[in-house]
Amino acid sequence: MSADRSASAPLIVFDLDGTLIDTAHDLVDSLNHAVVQAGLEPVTYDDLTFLVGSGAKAMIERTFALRERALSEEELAFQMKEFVAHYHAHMPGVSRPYDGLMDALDRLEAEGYAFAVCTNKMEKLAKTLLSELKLDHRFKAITGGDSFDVRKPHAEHLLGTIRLAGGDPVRAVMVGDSLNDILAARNAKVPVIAVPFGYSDVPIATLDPDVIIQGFDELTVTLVEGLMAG
Ligand SMILES: O=C(O)COP(=O)(O)O
Ligand SMILES: [Mg+2]
Repeated sequence: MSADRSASAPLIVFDLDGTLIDTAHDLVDSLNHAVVQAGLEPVTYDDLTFLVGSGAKAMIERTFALRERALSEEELAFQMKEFVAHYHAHMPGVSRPYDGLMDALDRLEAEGYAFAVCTNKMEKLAKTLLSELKLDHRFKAITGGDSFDVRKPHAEHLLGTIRLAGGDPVRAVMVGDSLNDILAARNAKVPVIAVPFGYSDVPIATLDPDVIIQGFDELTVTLVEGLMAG
């Protein structure tokens, strides 16, 4: 590891859905549990890349828009309650960490790295899922779309997560799978690594991340050190 230039450990901040954990099947399941109660046709995995990324409320709103159905405030409140209760009750479902993640965390931790999660999922859902998967203790901070007044793509969601984790933005990188992650990092002036296996509705290269890794075996100290500003 290179010489310490700051008191804080270097920090890698991960997005959750589509980056750390493959949650697609369970998200689709719980979303459909809710929306079929309003008579909507169930969504499929292929729809998910359009629906996910800005939290549960946006996912429900986008599903109704996709089906060209109006959504009242009252129905939205009901849909949220049904989705969240179903999703929470069935955790971890079939959601699992992507290949190579555990090895990468072990390797980087041994080199003095710390980790955090910055997701637009509700904080409670993110924490429960990571705890069910016995991963929560690996992260110095886990923040969700409702943890601050703003959420990704706003810089403050990422910067607030870095602060909570005891990190320093000049010794931090973001790892994500979609537009909101790349924009949040850009807005916070933090380098960003993208993964192509998540839920972006456009090819990740078109979003111009600093680096694309094909898998977590490519998330190395050399790569991260080369990207960090400080
Ligand atoms: O749940 C969502 O809509 C997005 O979650 P993510 O920020 O972890 O990708
Ligand atoms: Mg994501």
